[in-house]
Amino acid sequence: MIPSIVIDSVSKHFTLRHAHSFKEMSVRAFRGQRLSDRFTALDHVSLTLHQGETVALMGLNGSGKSTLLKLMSGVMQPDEGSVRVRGRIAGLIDVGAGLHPELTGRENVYLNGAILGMSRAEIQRKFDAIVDFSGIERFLDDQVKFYSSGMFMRLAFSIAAHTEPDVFLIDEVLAVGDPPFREKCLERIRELRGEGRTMVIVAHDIQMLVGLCDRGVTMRQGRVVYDGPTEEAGRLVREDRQARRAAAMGEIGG
Ligand SMILES: Nc1ncnc2c1ncn2[C@@H]1O[C@H](COP(=O)(O)OP(=O)(O)OP(=O)(O)O)[C@@H](O)[C@H]1O
Repeated sequence: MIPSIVIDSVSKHFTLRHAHSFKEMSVRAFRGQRLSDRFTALDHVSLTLHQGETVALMGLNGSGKSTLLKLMSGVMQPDEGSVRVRGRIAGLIDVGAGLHPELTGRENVYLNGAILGMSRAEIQRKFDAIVDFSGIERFLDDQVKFYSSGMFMRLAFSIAAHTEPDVFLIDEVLAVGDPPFREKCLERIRELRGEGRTMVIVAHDIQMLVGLCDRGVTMRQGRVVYDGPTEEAGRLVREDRQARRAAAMGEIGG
C-alpha cells in the first residue's frame, strides 16, 4: 500500500483569551485570574492514510476533526510533529472559503479553480461540466454574495470535485445541501473513490459514513482512540454521544 498522508505525532495548541479589552484585563489581573489558557486541540496524533482509501474521521464536537483536516490541507501548521501529503490535495473544508463574494459565479469558477491548482486551459475544458454539476447555470453571472447557502455550496463542491485531486478532504459539507444535491455529491464521491483517490470525510451522519467509507477513525479530546472498521468507529461515537447526553441530563437534574 502506498502512503498518501502521513501524520506523525502531531500536536496543535490554541490560546484561549479570557480578556478582550484593557478593562477586562485589569479586572482579571486584579482578581489574580489568568488572562489566557492554552488549549490542546490535537495531542500527539499519528495516522497513515493510504492511496485509494476512503476514511471517515469521527468524534464529538470539539474532538479535533476539523483541526486535523486543516493540518492535512496545509492551511494550518502543527506545533509539533509533521504532516506529509503525496500528490495534489483539494478540500472542501471551509465551504466557499475560496469563493469571492463580489465576483460572479463564472468568475469564481476561474478564480477558485486556479486556487485549487487547475490551469486556465483545464478550467476551460471542465467549465461546462462544473456548471452542469452545480445546477446553478441560471445564476452564473450573478455575484456570489446573492447566492443562497445551498447554491454557494453547490458551486464550491462542484469546482473542488472537478479538480481531480489525489487527496480529497471533505468537512461536513454534505450536511448543507438539499437532498437531491447531497445524493449527487455522494455519487461523485463514490466515483472519485472508484478512481483510486484518497478521501477523508468528516461528518456527523454515521450511517452515511458507514455506507461510504472503508475505514473509520474516532477521535476523543484531540486523540485518536480507534482506527478500524467504520461501523465500530461509529458505534464508539454513538456511545460518546449517549454519555454526553447523560452527563447533560445529570447537570439539569433530569
Ligand atoms: N482557531 C482556533 N482558536 C482557538 N480554539 C480553536 C481554534 N480552532 C479550533 N479550536 C478549538 O479546538 C478544539 C477542536 O476543534 P475542531 O474544530 O477541530 O473540532 P471538531 O471535532 O472538528 O468539532 P466540530 O464537530 O464541532 O466541527 C475545539 O475545542 C475548538 O474550540
